[in-house]
Amino acid sequence: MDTEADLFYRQLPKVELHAHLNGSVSFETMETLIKRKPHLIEHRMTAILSGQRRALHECFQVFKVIHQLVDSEEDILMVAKAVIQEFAADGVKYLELRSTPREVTETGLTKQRYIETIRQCKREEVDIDVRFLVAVDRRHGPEVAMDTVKLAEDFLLSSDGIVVGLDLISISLILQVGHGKYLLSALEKAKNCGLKLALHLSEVRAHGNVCKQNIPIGKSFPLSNGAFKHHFQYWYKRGHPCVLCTDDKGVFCTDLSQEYQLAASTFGLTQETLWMLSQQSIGYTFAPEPIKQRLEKKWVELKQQILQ
Ligand SMILES: CNc1ncnc2c1ncn2[C@@H]1O[C@H](COP(=O)(O)O)[C@@H](O)[C@H]1O
Ligand SMILES: [Zn+2]
Repeated sequence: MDTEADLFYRQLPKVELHAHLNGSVSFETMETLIKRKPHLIEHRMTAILSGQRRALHECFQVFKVIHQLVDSEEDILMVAKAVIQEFAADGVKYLELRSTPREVTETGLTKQRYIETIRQCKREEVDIDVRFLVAVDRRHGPEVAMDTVKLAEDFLLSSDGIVVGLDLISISLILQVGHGKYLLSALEKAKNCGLKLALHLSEVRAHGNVCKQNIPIGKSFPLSNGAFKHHFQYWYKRGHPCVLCTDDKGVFCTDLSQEYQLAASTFGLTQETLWMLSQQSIGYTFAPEPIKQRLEKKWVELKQQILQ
């Protein structure tokens, strides 16, 4: 059962700006998926999925397994609904989910249906606003990047504001070795059509443009990892806009409440400061202005009830 202190973190209204759909699949959902497709699972895989803390290199193995388990519209609908429900139960009031659209010939899944399925999965009775970022993986090359931008653009125009932007993954290598040119035309197109852009910086530290343009930094790797603790502290101490996020709550066995709790104990933050940290994140969302105002109002109302 939650102690009183735990309860505060769960009740604290939160904004999640960096969650990968497949990395957010919980252990419980994974068990359901495994029951549905037992033929896919070898002994080695169940060990990988055992729900314990993992090193970064192991996480990428886990993604491969999850991708095998989630390969149809039906699966995507199931995991997206569960992930949204879990974030809502954790006190997240606004969620930006991101995912790399995949096509799977055997199940008839197309990239378009992949995005459409996620777009549809929000249920009215859950108190959470969900937006979606279409992820582009640099490793898939320039043509896929351009096709994905086009797809995202179509959805930007037709999804009632649910698809808000583009997420660039595997970006750190580009910044380090300067191989980004071929992606520029895709990015230019995305920017021109009004898609918001999110980048994965990984361990790239103190990047000049991030500082100059005050681009918000999302802490998206669990704070229990020493390297990322250092990273968050670096930006936070400089007064740079910082947002606590989970990245992959399923794969890293965490949730956003736990990340706030860890931030509090690691950096000695008061409840008032944590409240400010979560409220400030509203300003860094890709949501339209009226939604931000609605969230601000909610934070003010809840503060009276939760923070004495
Ligand atoms: C330190 N964390 C990370 N670093 C780099 N890439 C990550 C990541 N966490 C997630 N992904 C990217 O997101 C995919 C899974 O979600 P989707 O299938 O898109 O929903 C992974 O395959 C990887 O490409
Ligand atoms: Zn990420």
